[in-house]
Amino acid sequence: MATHAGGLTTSRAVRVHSLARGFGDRVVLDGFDLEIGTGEFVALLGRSGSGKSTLLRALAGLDGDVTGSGLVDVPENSSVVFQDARLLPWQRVLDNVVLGLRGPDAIERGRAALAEVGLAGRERAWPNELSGGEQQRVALARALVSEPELLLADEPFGALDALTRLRMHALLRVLHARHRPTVLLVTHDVDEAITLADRVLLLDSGRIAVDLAIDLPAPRSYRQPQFLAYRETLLRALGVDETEG
Ligand SMILES: Nc1ncnc2c1ncn2[C@@H]1O[C@H](COP(=O)(O)OP(=O)(O)OP(=O)(O)O)[C@@H](O)[C@H]1O
Repeated sequence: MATHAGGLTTSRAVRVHSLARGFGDRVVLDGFDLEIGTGEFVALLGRSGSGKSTLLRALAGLDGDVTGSGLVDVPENSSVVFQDARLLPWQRVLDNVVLGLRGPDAIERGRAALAEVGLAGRERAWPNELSGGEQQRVALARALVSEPELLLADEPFGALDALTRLRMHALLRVLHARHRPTVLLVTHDVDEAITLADRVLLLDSGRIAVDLAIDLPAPRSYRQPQFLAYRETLLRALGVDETEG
């Protein structure tokens, strides 16, 4: 049960304690701890190979054959979205969304979820009749139709063009404000992290090297001086020098 103290949510949606993950001799995570509050929107940055996807898969219970130990406590009702929409090509859009949903109102809920992501009227389309961005909207509708307590997203906008990505940012912010799922978003994009998240984590050498609360009024924009300050902090921690040509 969520408890509130002075306006702060003190309940935890995610608790990871002393997590270890590796592939053969390669240790990716060791003694890793993380807590995420209920309803919090967390972005996870890190260099390529730093272990972001490994962590996300551990939370999603999709570890496969990695070796590991430790405590992973997440809500049972969790959804995952990936960089590719992973729709079933032989199922129409609405059927993709309601797949796995039970109850007499499944179709109705599927239609509502599609309307929320801006795809009302496309229920009977086949996935290959949709653009990449539209397919990713379907993936979001499928993830959110079960009203998950936790949404895990691994580079969900990584394959989209810049304009579509901005539209998806706006959509995800609206959906988060409306449904308040806890979100862990893995991204390479520092601006995406600052635009969307309440809190940005930077994973480096198997530990959280930066844990940055983002306190910016909406609409967030790189025109805000504080936005640029956050960007500089994160880029520096990632070892990127913006003055290099
Ligand atoms: N199936 C696998 N077998 C062996 N090593 C793996 C496997 N999957 C990942 N690794 C290694 O584990 C480390 C972490 O990988 P992971 O995919 O979690 O990183 P990442 O931060 O998500 O990277 P990227 O940003 O490039 O997606 C990397 O060194 C990678 O080479």
